[in-house]
Amino acid sequence: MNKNINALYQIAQKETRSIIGLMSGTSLDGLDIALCEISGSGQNSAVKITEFETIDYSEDIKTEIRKVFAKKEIDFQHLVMLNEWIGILHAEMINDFLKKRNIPASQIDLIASHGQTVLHAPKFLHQQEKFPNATLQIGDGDHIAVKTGIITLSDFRQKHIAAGGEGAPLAVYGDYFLFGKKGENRIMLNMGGIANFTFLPASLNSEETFVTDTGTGNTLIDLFTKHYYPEKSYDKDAEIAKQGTINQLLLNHLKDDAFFRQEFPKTIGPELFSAEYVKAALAKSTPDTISPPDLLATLTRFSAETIAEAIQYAVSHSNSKLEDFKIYLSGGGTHNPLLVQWLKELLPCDFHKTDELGISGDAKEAVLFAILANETIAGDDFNFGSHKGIPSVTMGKISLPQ
Ligand SMILES: Nc1ncnc2c1ncn2[C@@H]1O[C@H](COP(=O)(O)OP(=O)(O)OP(=O)(O)O)[C@@H](O)[C@H]1O
Ligand SMILES: CC(=O)N[C@H]1[C@@H]2OC[C@@H](O2)[C@@H](O)[C@@H]1O[C@H](C)C(=O)O
Repeated sequence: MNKNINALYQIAQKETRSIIGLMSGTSLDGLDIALCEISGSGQNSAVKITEFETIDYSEDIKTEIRKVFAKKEIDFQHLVMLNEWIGILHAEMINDFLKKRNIPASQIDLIASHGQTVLHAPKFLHQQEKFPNATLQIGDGDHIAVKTGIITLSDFRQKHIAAGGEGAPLAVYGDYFLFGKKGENRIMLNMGGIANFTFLPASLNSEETFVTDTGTGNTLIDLFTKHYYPEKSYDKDAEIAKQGTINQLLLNHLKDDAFFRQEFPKTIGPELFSAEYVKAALAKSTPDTISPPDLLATLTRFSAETIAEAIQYAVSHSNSKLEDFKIYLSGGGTHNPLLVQWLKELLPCDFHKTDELGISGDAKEAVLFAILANETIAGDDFNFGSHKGIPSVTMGKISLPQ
């Protein structure tokens, strides 16, 4: 037997697996690295995060990714080179992460790498009948496996599409396994560049469970903060938005898009929620100019209202009312006090953070990929029924170090 296959066979039978989960999201802020000890699988999974770090992307990395990020037309050679380069950089970041902590690579069973999303084009966005839902994450897993010497699973989203999904959101698998609680209606709301939530009904009926993106989370806030204040990469603690006033007319135009009228589940990215999207809404408004603080207040409100309305809609189709739901927040948007304050005003739910459930909100998405890898290597069959958007498949391609 090939020794790597034998190693995988042994890993699958261990009681506890050490898995490094990696996530670099649409905010392009850096690589989240979560070292997890995972025992069991499926609904019997238990996770302990033993180490976590976000390694910031340098300006050079951000600039190179932005050349292709969410763009329709790009330099193709640049994308091909980037695919290799990001894989190498992520591998080096893991090696540094382990070295800093004196953890030998031999102690790690698996790496689960999301890669860097460069384009997400569900059918709703590309509107080309003969083409399927499409998404692309770069940073090839082979580089990570060879450079770290650790078996690596990567490129999780393609199988999801192959089995009928849009390639996202994958959060539902981790949320259902780790946070589903019988007798408690829970909404796991992640506010990253894009916001999404998993609806976990008290029945824990997998047919009623679903996950959807709601639209922009921090993407537009970040974009226009950088535009008007080049020295800042985001509106820290909503300091700028707090000084502004919501422009109701602009807000109405921002909310007037077919995406918000689409049924759940749906996914989206910065391909739609771009500078052009905001400029088009502004052009329809009078006056068609706005001060930066007013724009940031309006964009923050746009995120808050579209998240709240998606949750109100989901709950209105259940047997329960908003007051019966606990909302668990995660993702960078949790640190935006204005966004959270408005959500609390709009939704009479009971607000918490995933940290209270033992998983830090900043690490949650990296942990998700560790959970998905754990399922692929050691999980039993699981069944989300026939529910659209949650295919019952394992995900991730396996790269062997030798
Ligand atoms: N103190 C803060 N005040 C306001 N916003 C903050 C603060 N801290 C983080 N953020 C926001 O969180 C963002 C990073 O969020 P996160 O790391 O969850 O995004 P991501 O993982 O890249 O996104 P996605 O989940 O869409 O892939 C920052 O770009 C910023 O907008
Ligand atoms: C294509 C892609 O990278 N989508 C991300 C993005 O960031 C948030 C939201 O949009 C979500 O749908 C997804 O990531 C998380 C980890 C998910 O799949 O659940």
